[in-house]
Amino acid sequence: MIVEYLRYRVPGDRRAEFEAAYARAAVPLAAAPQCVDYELTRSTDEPECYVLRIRWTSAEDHLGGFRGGPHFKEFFAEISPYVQAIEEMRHYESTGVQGTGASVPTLYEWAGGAAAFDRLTDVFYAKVREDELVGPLFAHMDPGHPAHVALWLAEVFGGPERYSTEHGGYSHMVRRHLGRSISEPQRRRWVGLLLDAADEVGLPDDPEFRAAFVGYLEWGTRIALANSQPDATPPLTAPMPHWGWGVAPPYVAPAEG
Ligand code: HEM
Repeated sequence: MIVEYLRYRVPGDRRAEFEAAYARAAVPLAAAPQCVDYELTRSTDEPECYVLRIRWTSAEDHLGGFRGGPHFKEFFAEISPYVQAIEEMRHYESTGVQGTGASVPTLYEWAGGAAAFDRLTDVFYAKVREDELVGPLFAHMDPGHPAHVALWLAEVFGGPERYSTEHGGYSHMVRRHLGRSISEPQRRRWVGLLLDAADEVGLPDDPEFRAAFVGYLEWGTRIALANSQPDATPPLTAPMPHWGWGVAPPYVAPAEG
């Protein structure tokens, strides 16, 4: 992935026409498979100044695939009258210094932090132990297991990195599933019991939180099932997954008035 920045300086009498041209150019741009996303912004301090940010799958895809492809002609026809107004046009790569701010709470915070995940896994594994379908898989479970899985879930949902630093991280978790031959009915029951436990301990039940929570459980349990099959040879090291809100962050009603 590469980011292209184009800086324009467009005189006041051409601004409306410039923005309209870009709105039209955005149609072929959005249709190009090399384009990840784009945004045209206008300076609030100097409204003549615009920055267009386009993320491309790669610089080669931009310069070769897009410029040589079927969408470029239509795109360029719209914006070519403004080529003289370009002050900068460069590709940039990430330095790795990046992140998100705290404007949206993490799923971990929204759920209620470490205590909420501890309550969840305590209740969950009490159910698991009693369950005729999944119980036998956990017959020799370490007494610390519920607390460990609470730390895992907390970390995945944006909490402290304690499973990674104190309990062996991703590779330990993967190894614990190897050879367990988890069946699809057992996977489903595991998810069902965890959702029952979530209700019982009062995890937030707003649609956005539950959609994200279930999304992770579906993803994670399907991987656990695949990794547990007798012939599975999953990678034993991989980055810790981090789960966010996806397309539906918590809804905040606009202030009245
Ligand atoms: C999102 C899905 C899942 C997550 C996040 C998860 C997480 C974990 C973690 C972190 C461990 C290691 C705990 C430790 O460090 O002590 C573990 C072990 C284990 N998991 Fe999972 N797991 C998932 C799905 C499943 C499913 C679907 C099953 C079976 C139905 C399962 C069965 C087991 C078993 C049997 C162990 C070993 C228990 C023991 O210590 O004897 N897991 N899991």
